[in-house]
Amino acid sequence: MEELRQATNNFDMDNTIGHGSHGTVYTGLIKDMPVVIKREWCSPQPRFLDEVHTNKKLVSYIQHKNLVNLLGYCCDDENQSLVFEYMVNGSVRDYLESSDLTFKKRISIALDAAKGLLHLHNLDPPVQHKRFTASKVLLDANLNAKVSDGAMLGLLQASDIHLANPRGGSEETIDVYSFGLFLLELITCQNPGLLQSDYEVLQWNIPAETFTRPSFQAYLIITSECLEYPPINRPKMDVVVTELETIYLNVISENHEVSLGSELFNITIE
Ligand SMILES: Nc1ncnc2c1ncn2[C@@H]1O[C@H](COP(=O)(O)OP(=O)(O)OP(=O)(O)O)[C@@H](O)[C@H]1O
Repeated sequence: MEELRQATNNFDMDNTIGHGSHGTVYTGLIKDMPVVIKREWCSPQPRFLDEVHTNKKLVSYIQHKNLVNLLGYCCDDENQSLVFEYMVNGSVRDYLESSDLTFKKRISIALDAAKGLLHLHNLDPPVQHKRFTASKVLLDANLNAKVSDGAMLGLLQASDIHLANPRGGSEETIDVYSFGLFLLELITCQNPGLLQSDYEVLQWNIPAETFTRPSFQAYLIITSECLEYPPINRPKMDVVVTELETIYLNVISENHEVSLGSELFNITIE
């Protein structure tokens, strides 16, 4: 705990980078490495901490390049502090507010996030995220995306501490539905949770020159499949990953054609 106090200047407000429903998020340096410390993520859960402590293998099992990895934990009488890798560009939700991303970059973010969720679903036993949103997808310096809280939830579920299911429905399909909402937010830059009615018209918000109709249509199709009712009709995350990979490859080849076209055009003008 002393190390965390030093890293955050005794949990100084100046070191705060965010607030979640479970507590405050601080940044700090531990052994010269930038980290994020979530304090009071939930009240201390001895079974969870036992699990982390006794089952180091489980911790590495849950790690993945598209999950924000848990680096450490600390618990005192009143608080629980969890240490994570620092994702310098923050959450996709915040990032979308301030930046124009190309369609290709958005697909690559979607693909990274889908792979993070798929890793959780492929664990044995499978782990459901259940609270997946654009604020749970974080971006590193190169805009690679990682799903946050996944490793945490994996450990909680492994230690048999079950979280409430906020949306109802069958567990396997809740993450897929949430992922569909995330895909919608990625192109509209609007938080679907804040829409006033089911019929509110959404407008996408992508630089027009960065996408073509077929790829965009394919994106809308996989989005609507993720949001299907009844839930049993939704695709599994491995299908979503494959679809997004195909769209990504198509976007790369479309970009190539566009640049080839503009080169030919330049030659004609000369
Ligand atoms: N590892 C991290 N690296 C960088 N920023 C982070 C990291 N973890 C969290 N944050 C920032 O802190 C904010 C709060 O995160 P947190 O996960 O506690 O809450 P939330 O996802 O916003 O909401 P809730 O957990 O209440 O549903 C995030 O939106 C993000 O901006």
